[in-house]
Amino acid sequence: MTDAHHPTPTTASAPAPAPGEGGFTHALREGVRPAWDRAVDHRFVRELHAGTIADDVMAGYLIQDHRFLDAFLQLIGGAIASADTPAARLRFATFAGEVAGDENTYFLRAFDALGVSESERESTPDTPATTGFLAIFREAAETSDYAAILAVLLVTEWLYWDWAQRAPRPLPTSFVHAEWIDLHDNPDFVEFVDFLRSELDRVGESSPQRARELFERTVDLENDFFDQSYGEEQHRERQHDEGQEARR
Ligand SMILES: Cc1ncc(CN)c(N)n1
Repeated sequence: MTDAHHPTPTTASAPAPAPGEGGFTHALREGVRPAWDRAVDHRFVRELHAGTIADDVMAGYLIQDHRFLDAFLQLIGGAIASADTPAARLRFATFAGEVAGDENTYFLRAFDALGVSESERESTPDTPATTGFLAIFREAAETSDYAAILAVLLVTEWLYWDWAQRAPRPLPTSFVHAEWIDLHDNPDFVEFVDFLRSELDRVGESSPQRARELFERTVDLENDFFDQSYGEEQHRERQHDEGQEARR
């Protein structure tokens, strides 16, 4: 409601400058440069860009990634609740709709194309990286600290944009590969990453220690997640072989 007693809140101060060198988020990324570079040049990324990634690896990766939805929405919910401006709250609400919409339908179509059944999805255990991500999303959300929540959210989106924007064009022919790249490198997503950076540049100094620590741990989890997608491939192959063995 807006009236004389409840004026529409406005942004705290002058608009934040465009994110760039010298800001809080730039320093955060420079602080984890080796781990960041390892993630954006990971074997998973290179094979995805080339369209050569094994179906088993992609399937295992997507099974794990789809597990994020609930905890990730909690993290975005934390951002909505803790943001200090109505404009930011609105932006996160829009993002929540995108994650629950376009991204979720991509997963279901990809599972169909890769022949991943619902029972396989359900019987596949979480990898340690997935467990770690679910925990850090909830941990950050529970802090109710806008800067801490932004730090985790920024890694998951900025790092993904960074590898996606390196993809050579044209994109791979399989929609499973091309859409996963495009979901993380399109004008709306780029604008969202810029928004996250501007927000954390603006509020990061309020709890720099906690934000930095969460940022670093999330980058490590991104590497673990890619690494363990290849472990998952071995796990699925093992299950497949054991199934065949049992039928003999
Ligand atoms: C592991 C991981 N990190 C980031 C994103 C991009 N939201 C993702 N889908 N999965």
